[in-house]
Amino acid sequence: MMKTRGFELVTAYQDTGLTLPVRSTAHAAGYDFSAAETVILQAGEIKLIPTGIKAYMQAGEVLYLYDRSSNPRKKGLVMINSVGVIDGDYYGNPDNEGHIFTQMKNITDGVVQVTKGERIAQGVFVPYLLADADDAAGTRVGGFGSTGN
Ligand SMILES: O=c1ccn([C@H]2C[C@H](O)[C@@H](COP(=O)(O)OP(=O)(O)OP(=O)(O)O)O2)c(=O)[nH]1
Ligand SMILES: [Mg+2]
Repeated sequence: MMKTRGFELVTAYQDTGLTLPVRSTAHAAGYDFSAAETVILQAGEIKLIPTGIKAYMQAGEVLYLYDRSSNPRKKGLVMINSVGVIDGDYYGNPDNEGHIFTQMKNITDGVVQVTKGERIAQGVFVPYLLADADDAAGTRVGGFGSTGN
């Protein structure tokens, strides 16, 4: 099959029984991402939850990672960066291969557990536009602050 856009398991998670993101209904926009590991968040704590997934896509495309609407009320968690922007050149980067993490905050005053395999976020592929005279040419080496301040 020709590779256009999609998901792959990160090397370290290949034999863990983790499955690739899928949409739950025929017209759903979001591919559901699950936690690759069980993670405990203390009250107020922010943690990066590994998904074990990397995403490839075409030039001019981005994967937006969105919170699930049920997370705040049902889990007491919010994606604290609001929306995750997963760049096309994050895939295969030398630092972490393109491993996608969701950045979650426990908004309760108790402990919250995210269990391995539990759905935690959703990814939507979207085309984006360039501004006039755009000449960006750098190469991504990682994520989470890798391009400087
Ligand atoms: O929720 C997120 C947000 C980002 N990323 C990864 C993919 C993205 O391509 C990279 C960089 O994200 P962003 O540009 O938003 O973060 P930054 O703080 O600007 O870091 P950098 O300097 O590496 O660009 O981190 C995730 O895995 N999950
Ligand atoms: Mg950035």
